Amino acid sequence: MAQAKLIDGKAFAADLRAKIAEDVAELKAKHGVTPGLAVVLVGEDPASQVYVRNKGEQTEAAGMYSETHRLPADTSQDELLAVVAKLNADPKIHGVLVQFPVPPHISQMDVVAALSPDKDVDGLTVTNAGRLASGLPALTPCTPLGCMMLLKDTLGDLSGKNAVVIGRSNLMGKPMAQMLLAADCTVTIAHSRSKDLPGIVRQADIVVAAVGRAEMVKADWVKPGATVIDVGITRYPARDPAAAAAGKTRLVGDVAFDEVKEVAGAITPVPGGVGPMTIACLLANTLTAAKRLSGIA
Ligand SMILES: Nc1nc2c(c(=O)[nH]1)N[C@@H](CN(C=O)c1ccc(C(=O)N[C@@H](CCC(=O)O)C(=O)O)cc1)CN2
Repeated sequence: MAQAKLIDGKAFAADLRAKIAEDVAELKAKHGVTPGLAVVLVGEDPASQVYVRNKGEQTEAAGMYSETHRLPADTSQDELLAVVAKLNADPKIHGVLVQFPVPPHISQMDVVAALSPDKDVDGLTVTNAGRLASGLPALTPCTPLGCMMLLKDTLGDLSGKNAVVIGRSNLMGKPMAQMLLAADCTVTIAHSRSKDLPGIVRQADIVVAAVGRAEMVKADWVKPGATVIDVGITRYPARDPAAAAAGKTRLVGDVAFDEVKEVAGAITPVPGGVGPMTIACLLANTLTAAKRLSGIA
């Protein structure tokens, strides 16, 4: 069998950001509205620092207004919630995002509950999760939104496909399953406690791996020709000892890419697959929130 088609999330995300920038320019010119995104980072997690910096840079590159609030790791939950409350009330800001993970003394659930659903560009509030589950217009989590765009671009109509989502987080697995269901897939949510995970995954026309275990999905788990979307990102020291000593890392997904690409019909790489779609979809959500808050669309 031929090798899988490589799904180029990096290129897709670049096209999406360019389209968003055009829409932002039009929104400014026609309505005088500049979408504004505020990102809040608590602590110094190295990966989060990179993601937050990239969010700020890509927000500005799209012509939007960007604010980044970097708070020390010992910020109390009340102090963080006060920052969120201020951003909820700020008319320049249409999207508010608190970068995860937050330090262990802060409850992620309480942070999400403090977000205004209208500015919840992560799509995590119960209002937006409930709207998604009910088939109503919602702000939806960025990574599954990006996965859906890649799937529709690769496969076209998803109706009737068997989709297996591995992972059940609020940020990824659950909304992914809802989006696939809304696209008329037959959806199974599997997780680390599922019995016969390989057998479940082998039924799938679409596999979305978001379980956070490096290279867990093997070639003999995958039906020949299936489309495989890899959401996992595990960071290991670089293979080259000198590079590793200099702190360089390599990224590995939840799918054993080298073997699965021999079986799958299409597959996302890590890096360069789903990851870049996350920030592009954050910009898309910020634009949507700005339009809705301004009464346009
Ligand atoms: N509040 C949120 N926190 C987190 C989210 C989120 O959606 N909302 N998702 C992840 C991290 N994340 C965005 O925040 C993110 C992850 C990965 C990428 C990305 O571009 N990955 C690249 C590799 C980049 C690298 O070298 O590290 C790729 O896969 O090609 C962007 C954003 C957790 N927290």
